[in-house]
Amino acid sequence: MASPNSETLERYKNAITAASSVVGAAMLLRRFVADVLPDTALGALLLLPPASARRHSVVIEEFDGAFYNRVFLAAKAYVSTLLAAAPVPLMKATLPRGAGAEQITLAMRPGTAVVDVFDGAELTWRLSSHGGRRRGGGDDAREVFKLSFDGRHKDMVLGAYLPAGMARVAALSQGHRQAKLYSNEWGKWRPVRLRNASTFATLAMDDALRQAVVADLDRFLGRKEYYARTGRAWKRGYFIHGPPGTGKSSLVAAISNHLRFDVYDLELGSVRSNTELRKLLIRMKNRSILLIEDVDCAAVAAPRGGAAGGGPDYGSTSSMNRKVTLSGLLNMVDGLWSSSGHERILIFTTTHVDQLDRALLRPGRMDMHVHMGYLGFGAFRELVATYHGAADDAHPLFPEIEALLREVEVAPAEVAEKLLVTDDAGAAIETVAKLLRDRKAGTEEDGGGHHSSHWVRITFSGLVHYDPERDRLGYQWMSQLLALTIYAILLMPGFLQVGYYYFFSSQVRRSIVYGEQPRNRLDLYIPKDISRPCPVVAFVTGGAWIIGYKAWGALLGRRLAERGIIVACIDYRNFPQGTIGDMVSDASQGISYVCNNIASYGGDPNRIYLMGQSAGAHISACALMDQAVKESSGQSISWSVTQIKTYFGLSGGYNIHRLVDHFHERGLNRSIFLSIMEGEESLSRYSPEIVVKQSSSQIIALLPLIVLMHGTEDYSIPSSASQTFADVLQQVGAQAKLLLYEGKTHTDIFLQDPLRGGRDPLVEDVLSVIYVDDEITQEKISVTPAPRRLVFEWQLQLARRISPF
Ligand SMILES: Nc1ncnc2c1ncn2[C@@H]1O[C@H](COP(=O)(O)OP(=O)(O)OP(=O)(O)O)[C@@H](O)[C@H]1O
Repeated sequence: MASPNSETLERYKNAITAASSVVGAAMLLRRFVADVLPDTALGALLLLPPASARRHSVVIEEFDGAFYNRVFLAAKAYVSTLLAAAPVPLMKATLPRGAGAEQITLAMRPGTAVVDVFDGAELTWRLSSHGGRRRGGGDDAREVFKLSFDGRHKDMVLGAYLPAGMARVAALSQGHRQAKLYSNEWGKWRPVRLRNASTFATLAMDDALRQAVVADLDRFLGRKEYYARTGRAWKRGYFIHGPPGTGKSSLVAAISNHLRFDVYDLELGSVRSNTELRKLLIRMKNRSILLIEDVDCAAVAAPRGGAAGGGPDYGSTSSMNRKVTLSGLLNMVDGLWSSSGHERILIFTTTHVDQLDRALLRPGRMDMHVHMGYLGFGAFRELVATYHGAADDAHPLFPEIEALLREVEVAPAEVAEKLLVTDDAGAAIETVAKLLRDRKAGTEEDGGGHHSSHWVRITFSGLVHYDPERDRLGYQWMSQLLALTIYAILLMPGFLQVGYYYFFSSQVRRSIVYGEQPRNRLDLYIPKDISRPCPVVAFVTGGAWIIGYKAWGALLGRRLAERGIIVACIDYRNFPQGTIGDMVSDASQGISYVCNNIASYGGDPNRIYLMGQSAGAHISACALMDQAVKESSGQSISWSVTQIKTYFGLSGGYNIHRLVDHFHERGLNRSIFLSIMEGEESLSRYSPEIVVKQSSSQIIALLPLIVLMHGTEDYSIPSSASQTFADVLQQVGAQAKLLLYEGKTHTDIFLQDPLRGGRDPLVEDVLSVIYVDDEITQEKISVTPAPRRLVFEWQLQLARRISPF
């Protein structure tokens, strides 16, 4: 007999078996129905509404695992665009951090819904919230969007509605986003307010070139897969070159505005070390542009043993002898960007392709080279259209302008300036035609003074322009002015004695007129004994091209006159009265006066030496090279380079390209310095080092012995400037000698040493050159009592420390 327990078990088994049979049968039936009967027939059989007519939903959760669900974010952004016009009773308003009030966005509250209509279909977005505040603090609330719609529209929703919504959100976010401009300051990226609104539509350039650049940019953006597959850094390099004012910076802005990429404008001169550079590069966001303008002038300090090569480093003292080339920078960029970051663009711009490290121009280094040239007629028409609306094809001046543009070189910036002058298109076009005619005839409004006034204008407009460094430079100027005042007070006893000599000594002949310009004057320091014709030094004083004055040569004039040498201190126009061209022309005229008239003052016209200090060394070297070029080409000249026995350059700079950043760092604003030098395009012309490199052997053969003298602790113009110039001179076969004064600063060799009295190394070296063949005079000088001290040692020491030079 079965026990009650076994009965129960039996009943349980039977139930399970029956249930399994029912389930199995149901499954079989389902399978059969599904296989044999179509969906609609089944629905009809069961009296259900057709599947397509039922409500379907897509659930979009806020998080996908630990990460934000990008579809949710897009949905949220999309829904917010529906809210303003929707009858939703409760909404919340949000403002993205740092955005302006115009960017207030509306958002749904959980538990509310909004209806959208697309292609005649109604779609409901409902927001709900799950989870909430956790006990131990924190919040795990998660929001969910449910998009529901009639099942008949399923294909349309998935195939058209959702993609269109996503695209709209992407377009909106791009549209809202203002590309930012950053510049580096003290090792950090700082946003800059100044923005260039240029776009490819407003940029006048060759149409084929414009299309090529845009296509290249778009291809770059769409090649994520390609870069990932090939393992290359997702970056692209553009090298933009062309004369000033042709739109290089505007092209960068157009690229940035096209891609909506931020621009990081890297000022290499302000980068203090390789580590700082690396940090700056790492801190750039994705989808951004690294811009290095004027790469021909760029130099940056790097740690000892860092990337090698490159031009001399004119950075701070602590960075002496530390260099990184642009190729080094490129290597760093390659290394960092291939391991982190993507969608990065690197842009170099320059006006001087010839000044560049060849390695940079090697194919493959920069992906695309873009030349921005002078204005052509097509681009001119575009400019007219930009500034005055669609251009009238039949404007009567167009044929003439088209012909003129084929003959004269004019930068788009110049024409843009003219077009802006008036709202009257006809009058503006007439102004442009006049500019072109004048240029062709060589009779532009400001004639010879064109450069000066043009650059002065730019300088003053540059001064009122927003400049993120202005505060720092302003502070630097103030502190340097204070230092200069204290420096002058400390050395005042010496200056007063020299001043007394200058004004009251019968050995000084002041302000002899040598030309027609206002500052065409020179002072003569004449030795007591002129019974025999004396050697002559034509001296051009320093003063940063701004504060040069002939009297600054009084101490040197006195010292040399005491040793039998006539010194002629040549004054010249300073900035802004004149620019470098005027200064060089004045100096040359002064030298000419000396060469042609010095015999009447007791000088020996066969023993003329040229000397310049600091800016004066630069100006006189330019005058010398200019004259040599003229002389070798057979032009008529008023003095001959061969009349100069030796050129002495004291603490000078001879490659201006390398000094722009250095001076800017030391407080001589770049725009002012460029104005003094008549703009970037003139830097090579006024860099004797470059002129020498480009000179023929006939020109070099004309040059006298060149003696370059420099203190090794000169921070105003580092001694490497003389060193490099000496090297270049020697390489081209000129006679050059470099004399370095260990531990001496910019003013030590010229001011403090002579004020100290006793032996003066610089004067001794000059004398040894001038009297090299004159043993009797050398003998005489050796027994002449050394000059007496003019200032106490403590004052000199203190002045040296405080010196702003
Ligand atoms: N190709 C151009 N199309 C339209 N405007 C231009 C063009 N080139 C210059 N401009 C106008 O001239 C101004 C100065 O041009 P931009 O600074 O871009 O020239 P640049 O070549 O970078 O000059 P620089 O070498 O002196 O820095 C621009 O703000 C713009 O108004």
